Amino acid sequence: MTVAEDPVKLMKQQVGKAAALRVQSNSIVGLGTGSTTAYTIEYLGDRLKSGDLQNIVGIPTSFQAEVLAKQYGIPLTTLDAVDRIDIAIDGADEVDPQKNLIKGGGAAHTREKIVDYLAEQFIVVVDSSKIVDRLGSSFPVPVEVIPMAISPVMQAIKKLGGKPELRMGVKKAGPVITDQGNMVIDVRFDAIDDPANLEKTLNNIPGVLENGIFVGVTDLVLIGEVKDGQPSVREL
Ligand SMILES: O=C[C@H](O)[C@H](O)[C@H](O)COP(=O)(O)O
Repeated sequence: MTVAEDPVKLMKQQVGKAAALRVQSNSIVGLGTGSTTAYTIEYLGDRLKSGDLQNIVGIPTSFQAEVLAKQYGIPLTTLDAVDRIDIAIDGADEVDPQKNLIKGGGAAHTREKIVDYLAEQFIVVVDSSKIVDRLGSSFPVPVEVIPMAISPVMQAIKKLGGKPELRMGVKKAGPVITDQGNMVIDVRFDAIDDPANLEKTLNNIPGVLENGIFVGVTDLVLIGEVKDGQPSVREL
């Protein structure tokens, strides 16, 4: 594949691979969700197969990550069976200059937040289109909600100045159902001036399980970009 054919796919591949190369043997690895970390999981599998990497065990952040890890031969474990996570690699929908994130474009942010926050090192992999000056500029905040609380949570979010929309399935009639059996409300805000405060405020609404704002947890962002017609990876 060339830059001209599919630049975004190429950026995701490059950055997914760059993150996989940072994983060391004998580590417990949080496996993120989405189209970018899918490449990380694939390359981790390649490294295991070639013998370049040995004795890693993955903790998936979603059913998708679990399926991919099994497909690429990465042994899996659960949080009950480990006392630490050495490194987690995950995607994001937006990244601000302080490395705060909006996640949950794939409705996986609840499990992602649990795994990513536990990791000693948390690396985010994105293509350059995800970099924003202020969170919420292009992507709504995903909020996972227990189904019986959808209406009151929508009302509470409107009172906060947000514009909530129930996320609907694609190639499936009705709302998206998360890996936990809940629903997702995508919320647009005119401006998110204080992401840490908004994260807490949303989570305090009864019926909300978790929202997709991640504050102060990212150690490193790897950004895939195309420079002078060549794919490259930049660090933030
Ligand atoms: O729920 C999904 C996750 O937060 C993803 O990591 C995020 O949506 C980025 O996904 P992608 O790499 O496909 O853009």
